[in-house]
Amino acid sequence: MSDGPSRPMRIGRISYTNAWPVFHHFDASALREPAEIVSELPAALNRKLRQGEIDMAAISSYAFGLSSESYYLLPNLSVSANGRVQSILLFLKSPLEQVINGTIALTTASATSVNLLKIIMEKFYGGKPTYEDAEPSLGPMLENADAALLIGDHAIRASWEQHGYRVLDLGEVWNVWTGHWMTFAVWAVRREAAEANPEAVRAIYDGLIESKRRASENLEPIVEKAMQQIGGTSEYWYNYFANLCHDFGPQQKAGLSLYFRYAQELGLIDRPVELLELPLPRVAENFI
Ligand SMILES: C=C(O[C@@H]1C=C(C(=O)O)C=C[C@H]1O)C(=O)O
Repeated sequence: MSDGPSRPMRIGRISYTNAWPVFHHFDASALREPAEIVSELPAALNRKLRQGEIDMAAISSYAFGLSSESYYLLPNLSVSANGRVQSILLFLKSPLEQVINGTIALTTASATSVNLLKIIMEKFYGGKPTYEDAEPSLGPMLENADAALLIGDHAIRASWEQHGYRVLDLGEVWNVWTGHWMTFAVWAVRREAAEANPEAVRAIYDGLIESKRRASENLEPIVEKAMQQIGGTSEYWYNYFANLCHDFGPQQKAGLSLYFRYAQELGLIDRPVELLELPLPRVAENFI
């Protein structure tokens, strides 16, 4: 038996609803080894995992690409979509022809979608906009910009406003241009944490997979919680979660690899990214 980690494992949880199915039924207090949940917007989790303040987390896929040599991916977990995602939205105040060489306000909560937007604007549309970081709030963002990028629940709430702007769903644009899935978030563990505490990491991983399985069997408690905390109708949320995929199989990997290739071509990432997964010893039941 191991002596356990010297401090509780710290697990980063994306506070947006898109990640709820993987966390809703995950109970850190039920684990044998102590663990703590840190709930934040993606950009904060990206930074905390990079700095070792937390050990494993759901992070922006782009942040995995930046530090892939320090992390393992947790197998078969992601936030992906094959087309429309409904929460990665570009709100256009000006016509698209003007936006592609105009000014775009970017939410500071994101990393994947900010770089996806650059791929779309520069590689697909042949533009070269100016980008400005901004707090995720539609009205102020559009005061001095031609368009504004929002993600997660900020995008969902803004999509419900009577704003009158044309809206591009970046999951859909990516899919139309490439035919591929897009993976916005992945689950990663710092390699040193995986090597120091393999049993604790495995137990947490199993708990996350079990949460995903239970959520896929019955979305109702998650939909109820989303209606209470964010608003909207049950139809909206069932449809939202139906468009999201939390697996990370060959199709999602192919889409993400293409994203990293384009990001490298544009100088947004400086080397090829290997999607290296946490090695999981086969469990005994497989051999019975
Ligand atoms: C689908 C989404 O995926 C996400 C997008 C992220 C990003 O752009 O960096 C990070 C994590 C996820 O929250 C979303 O936010 O709506």
